[in-house]
Formats: sequence, structure tokens, C-alpha cells
Amino acid sequence: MSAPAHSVPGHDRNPLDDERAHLAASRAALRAMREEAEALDITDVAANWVNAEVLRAGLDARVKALADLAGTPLFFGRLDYVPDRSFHIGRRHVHDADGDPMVIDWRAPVSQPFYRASRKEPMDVALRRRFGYAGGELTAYEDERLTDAEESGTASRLLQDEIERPRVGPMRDIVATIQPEQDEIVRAGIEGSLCVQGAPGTGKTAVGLHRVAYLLYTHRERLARTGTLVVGPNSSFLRYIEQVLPALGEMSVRQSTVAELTAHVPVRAEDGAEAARIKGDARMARVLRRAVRSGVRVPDEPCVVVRGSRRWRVPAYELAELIEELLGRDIRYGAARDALPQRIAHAVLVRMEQAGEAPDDRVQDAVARNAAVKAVVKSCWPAVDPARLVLRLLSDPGFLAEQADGVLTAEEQRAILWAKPPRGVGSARWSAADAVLIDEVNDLVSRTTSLGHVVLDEAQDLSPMQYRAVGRRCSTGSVTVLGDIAQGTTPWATASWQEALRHLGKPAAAVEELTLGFRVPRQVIAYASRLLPEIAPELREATSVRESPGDFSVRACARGELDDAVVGACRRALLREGSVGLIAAEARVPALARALESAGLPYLAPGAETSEGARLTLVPATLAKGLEYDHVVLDEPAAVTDGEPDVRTGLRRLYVCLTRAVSGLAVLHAAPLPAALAQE
Ligand SMILES: Nc1ncnc2c1ncn2[C@@H]1O[C@H](COP(=O)(O)OP(=O)(O)OP(=O)(O)O)[C@@H](O)[C@H]1O
Repeated sequence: MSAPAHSVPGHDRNPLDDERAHLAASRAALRAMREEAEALDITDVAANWVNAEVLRAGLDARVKALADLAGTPLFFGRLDYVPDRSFHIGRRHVHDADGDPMVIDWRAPVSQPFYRASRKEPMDVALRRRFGYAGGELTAYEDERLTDAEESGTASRLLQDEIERPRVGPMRDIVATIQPEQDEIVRAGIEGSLCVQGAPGTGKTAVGLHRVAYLLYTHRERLARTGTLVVGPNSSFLRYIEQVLPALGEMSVRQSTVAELTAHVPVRAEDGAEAARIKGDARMARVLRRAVRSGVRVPDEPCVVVRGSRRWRVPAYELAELIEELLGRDIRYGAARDALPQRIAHAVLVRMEQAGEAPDDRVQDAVARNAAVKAVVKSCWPAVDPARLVLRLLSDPGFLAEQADGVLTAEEQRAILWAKPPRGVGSARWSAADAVLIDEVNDLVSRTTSLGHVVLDEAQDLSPMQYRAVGRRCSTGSVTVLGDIAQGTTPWATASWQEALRHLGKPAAAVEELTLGFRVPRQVIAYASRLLPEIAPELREATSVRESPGDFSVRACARGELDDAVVGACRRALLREGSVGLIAAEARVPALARALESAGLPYLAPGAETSEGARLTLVPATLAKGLEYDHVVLDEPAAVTDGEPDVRTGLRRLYVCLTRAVSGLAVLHAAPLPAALAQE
């Protein structure tokens, strides 16, 4: 590979000049494409006002997608195929006035070798060129001649610079530097569901977002119809990632937390760990299924329908057969309830025909709406209100005992019963886990609409019932599950991906592993990995592709000096380039906030966008997951572990906090460190 070049011997013209000319021409072509879209007159083609509005909205979206974002390179790479075909690769497709491509979308099949081709497998690529930019200006290029036996393969400087670049602001796309093992996940087919286990900073979130962009490009129409969804752990995380997909030209992807997906009631209470664990257990699905059907009964009286002067009688045993038959079928409770009046009406029609009448469909519909038929349905297959049903289950010990018999122990039942039963759905103090139970009942009553593809990030933290809630939102679509078992910090965190996939309803999904760490410096990841034998002994230690060793320090202070020392560490970190995250146990946040304020250091809350002018964020340990900062100051690890209900969860929380750093980590403590971290 040649180093970033500014001139090439033997050539009069600097290739950079040619590339700059191509960049200018591509920009002009993009401008022309946008102007053409803006100028399109739809009055002749749109038959009516509604059509015109739909067309206009589509065009507006197209014009927006054609914007030439200042500071974002229009292309970042080039592939020369043998013989003699060359493509520039960028975020979007650009063509000239004749329709010939000037820039190819990174997601197109011809772009794939940019990410995958190697000396071992050149994939017909003679030359791969990467471009370096400063702002929107092309400043360097780097060539790899994959079929040239003379050239030795060395690491790409531009790639390395991109990885090491200091961070500030929200998460960025990685489209110019997706690595081969990541690309395999990004471009995996839409039919198969996938699960990715990866250590901190291996790019799981980045890969998941690029995968959505890839699938939208490859299956545009299908996914426009069925929809896509990205599920993340909390709103500050979603704010951190929300600009990646729009930067890739994709505006239509919904991003949500599990809590938002299941927000059927206002959540006003928090469960204790034991109650939450039981409510999140998959056995609850059995209890709920039973509870939904608990009101179904067989009648002991016939149904008598009066029409004109005649009375038609369906005997009780025949009604019972209809109900038994519906119970035995695998259809939703609500669908069966809708079907029952038609079944009874059909039984009446059979009798009419036997009596020589010739009733048609309209008669059947009328009979189905007859008061006597409705009365049978009401008493034998009662309507179920999901929130009311869950309320009854959690407040009526007798009802719960009946539905949970043989499924939950008496002790478990006691643990989930409300101490003080609420008066009604409106006044109940619902917890997040209760909302998930209501979501399950909703689905038992009427099927939840499935999306085309769902990306589930930080998946290790979900309870089995939460997996089920996500699973029904992709029951006929596919899912990409991303997570790290070692970062599971809920009492119900999943122990194995196979189990999680079963609850999601995708037991056949392949489990892949990402192994290269892009975020955390080598020394820091080695330090954090000392916790692995205790928190996830089956997992391998993460690697780091970062060249710079990073700053790393652990400092013991006297108890009374800790706050000042932490403020001092933040000050020092702010002298460097990039964002600074002060991570601390929730209980320590108020004291540290006061210390920062009296020191005159302004700070942000997690999720608020960092900028050159506001680079320090005070992050409670519970919200650190998924985020990253150039420099991390970690306050009092013992307080972080003490904030969790058990030792393993505490150490896992600490592992998450230790692995947020991009360039440097300073650990400050007054209390003793956990044993694994205390050893020299
Ligand atoms: N191929 C790549 N090129 C450049 N940067 C990358 C690449 N892959 C990942 N990164 C960067 O590494 C950092 C970590 O990525 P990401 O947050 O996706 O990791 P993660 O596996 O989700 O981490 P965690 O488990 O801690 O949530 C991000 O800044 C991301 O942009």
C-alpha cells in the first residue's frame, strides 16, 4: 500500500487533482439531480389532491435525501475492477446527465468488495483507493493493489486515523471503514435473523444501524410497507444514536425503548428485584394465557333466535361443541370471539334450510347480530380488557392462585400481588414489567402487527417477557439481536443467547461474534477484562485495534479529598481534545454535581449533545451503557458496585463503566477497589 500521496512519479498530473475534479463534477451532478427533483411538475400526473399530496411528500423526501451535506465527503473510496472499470463509492448514488454513475451507493453489490476484498481474495479488484478528507475537501488518498504480488499489505493509515480520531458530539456513521467481519453482518440477508455477541466497542450498535440502512436499500418497497424499528435501552442512548441513520439518508426508521413499545398504561412504580424477576419470567405467559381464557364457559341453556313468527333453537350441547372447537384452534382470543356469533348463526341457518327455507348471507349476518346470539357470546366468551385482566391478576389472590396453579409457587404469587389493591386501572401504580404483561395480553386478544425488520440493541438486559414483546413485533419479519452477556446488569439478564432467541421466537437465528475492539485502548480493556472471570467466564477478552496505548491511571485518595481529586481529573481531561465523561454511582451524582458547580465547571446530562463548547457530561453509572467519551473519569468503583443488588451485577455495571473510554481512563477511589482490580 502506498502512503497518502500528493504526487506520483512519472505522472504529470497529480491523481489527487483528478479525484478533486471528479468530486467537483459529482457535486455538480448531485445539484442537478436535486434541481430536477425540485422542478418536477406534478400537476399533470396527479389525478387528484390526495395523490398530489402523496407525490409531493415523496418528492420532498427525495430532495432532502439529495442534499449535499457540507463536511461529509460525497465519496470515500474507489474500486478499479479488472479490466478497466472504476467506481467511486459514497453514501449515495449520483449520476450524470446521461444517467451514467459518478458515485455508487456503498450498499450496492458492486461496492461490496470495497469492504471485503483482500489479497487472498481480491474479488476482481485491481485497485482499492481510500480517500482522506478535511472538512469537505479531499486531502489524501491511499492505494492498495490487491493483485500486485510485489506490494505488501500493511495497515491503512487513513483507516487507523479514522478510528483514533477524537470524539465529540453524537455517534457517527462508519460507512467509510466498515470492517470485513462487520460487513458480513451488515449485508446478511433479510430472511435470516441474526444474533451478535461482541465485547464493548466492537461496533455492535454501529453495525446494527448500518444493517438497517443496507436492508432498506436492498428491500426498499417491502420495508416501506412493513416498517423497521431500532430498539435501544433508554432515551439518552437513542438520542446519542439518532443521527446515524439520517446521515445515511434513511429518515423512516422508528427508534424506541421497550418501555415505549409497551406503554399501554402510565408507569408510576418500580418493582422490587424479586417481583420484577417473576413478572419478567416466561412462565407468566402461561399464566396470562390461562387468565385470558378463564372467562370462557359452556352454556347450560339453548340459544333461541326468534325471526318473524318462527323460533330457531340451537341446543346447549351444540353451542358447547362450537366453543370447544374454537378453544382448540390456534387463533387469537378476540378473533375467536368475533367468529363465535357467525358459527351460532350458521347452526341456525342449517336449521332454516332443513325446514325448507333458502336463507342467504345477509340472513346469516342478521342472525349473528341477534340479541339472543349476542347474549350467548357475552356470557360464554366475554370480552377481555387487557389492563383490567392484569389488574385483577395482581390484586385478587384467589384469581391468581387459580391461573398460576402449578406454574408459580405460592411464594412467587405472593411476591407479585399488590400489597394494596388499586381501585381501578386509572389509579393503579403500574410498573414497567406490568406494562409488558398487558402487552402480552393485548397480543393474546389480537395479534400484534409485525414489522419487516427489528434491530434490538443491548439485548442482554431484557427479561424473557420483554423478549416476547419484541419478538411479536417481528413475528413475520426478521431481527438483528446485538449484545454482550458480560454487560448484562438486570437481575434477569440473559445467561445465553440461545435462550434469548427462543423467547424472541427465533430459535434458529445464527449467533455471530465480533472480536475487534474499536473504542477502548489496549491497557484499559486489559484492566476491565480482569473482571471477566467473575462476570462472564465463558467470554473471551476483547482486543483493541487502537494503536495509541491511551492514558490510563488509577489513583487512591483520602476520603475527604475524593471530590476535589475528581474535579481536578475532569479539568485535566478537558485540556485534551474530545469529550469527557465523568461516570459515577447514582448515589454520588448529587455530591459531584455540587463539586463541579462550585469549581465553575459546566456539565451536561447524558444524551445532551456534546460540542466543542460543552464537552463534559456527568453520567450516572446506570445510564452509561452504549455511550462513549474520549476521556472517562471514573469515580469510586466501590460505590458503583454497591449500587447494585448483587455482587455479579455490581461488577458487570463496573465493567460497562470501565469500557466507555476512547482515549483515556482515570479511576479515582477512596474505598478499596474490587479484588480483581486491586492486584498490581
Ligand atoms: N469499522 C469501524 N471503523 C471506525 N470506527 C468504528 C468501526 N466500528 C466501530 N467503530 C467505532 O467504535 C466505537 C464503538 O462502537 P459501538 O458503540 O457500535 O460498539 P458496541 O459494540 O455497540 O459497544 P458497547 O458494547 O460498549 O455498547 C464507536 O465510536 C464506533 O463508531
